[in-house]
Amino acid sequence: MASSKRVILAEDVKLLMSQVAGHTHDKEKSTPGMLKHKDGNILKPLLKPVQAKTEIEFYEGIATSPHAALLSFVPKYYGIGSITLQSFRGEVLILEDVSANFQKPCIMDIKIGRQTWDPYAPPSKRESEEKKYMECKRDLGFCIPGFQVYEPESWQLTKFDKKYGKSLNQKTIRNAFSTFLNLDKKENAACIIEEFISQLKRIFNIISQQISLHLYSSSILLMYDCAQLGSNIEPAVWAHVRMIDFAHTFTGDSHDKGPDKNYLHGLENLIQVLSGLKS
Ligand SMILES: O=P(O)(O)O[C@@H]1[C@@H](OP(=O)(O)O)[C@H](OP(=O)(O)O)[C@H](O)[C@H](OP(=O)(O)O)[C@H]1OP(=O)(O)O
Ligand SMILES: Nc1ncnc2c1ncn2[C@@H]1O[C@H](COP(=O)(O)OP(=O)(O)O)[C@@H](O)[C@H]1O
Repeated sequence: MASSKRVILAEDVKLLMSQVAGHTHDKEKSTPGMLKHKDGNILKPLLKPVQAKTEIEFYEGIATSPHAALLSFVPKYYGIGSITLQSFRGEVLILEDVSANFQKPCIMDIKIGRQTWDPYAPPSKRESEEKKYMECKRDLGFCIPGFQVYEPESWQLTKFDKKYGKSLNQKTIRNAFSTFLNLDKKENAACIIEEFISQLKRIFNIISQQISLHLYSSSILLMYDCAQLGSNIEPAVWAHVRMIDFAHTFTGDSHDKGPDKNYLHGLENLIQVLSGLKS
């Protein structure tokens, strides 16, 4: 399974301050949220055995898989670590921090797909997932569990959590993107939209050519460096799209064959919503 296992020292890590969604530090369960190692990498705690196995297999297999073309959109993978952190003792995925080069990282987590439970999920999980982000998932095929944005003049940081994401619908989603992109604050903010759309289309094309890759509850991170808004450096350098969270991903023959319609539908709508912001 894992190609390497490194012992991670508790004193070398801290909580990832730029985490915008997903499992956070939970005192009652004694589980940490996403961590940042002093070497710059991200550590993702592996909290559930089946999901851990799925995500490890995805990262370990992608380079030699038929969807290796996605590699440039996926965080680099550096193996598995083991850590004892207060009362948590377990394993972590060691990943590239995909916003590491940004001075003022604006990051939005967008969960793709109308169906966010995997086909083997128990009915209780399916029911709880169906109730969350209902309007966005039903009408758009994606939802926004969280984002953070810097204000370009003051560089004040604001975080929007899943409560805000769950309040959004097809009409108000535009406000969320407008806030995230600082559209009413910086005239040239719209140039990032083109960059995001172009990268999303590349992901769309790769996934539409796949028949054995199916992603459930996986996210797209839209990211840009607020410190570069207004600069004349090309947006490709400071606006990136990345794919994360492969805990419910199917890559082999164990699942239906055919393109991942659930994921592609969400991506298509995301591209459409972003395109609508340009007008
Ligand atoms: O672990 P929890 O209780 O925070 O639940 C997670 C959800 O948080 P919420 O219920 O909205 O507070 C979380 O929901 P969000 O999308 O973050 O709102 C996910 O559904 C997560 O499922 P998975 O890891 O994608 O399978 C959920 O994880 P599990 O259902 O796998 O536990
Ligand atoms: N490789 C990464 N680089 C930077 N930030 C990341 C990376 N992976 C995850 N994150 C941050 O952590 C959050 C949760 O990640 P995710 O893998 O979805 O965890 P979970 O399985 O708990 O939902 C993301 O919304 C993002 O803010």
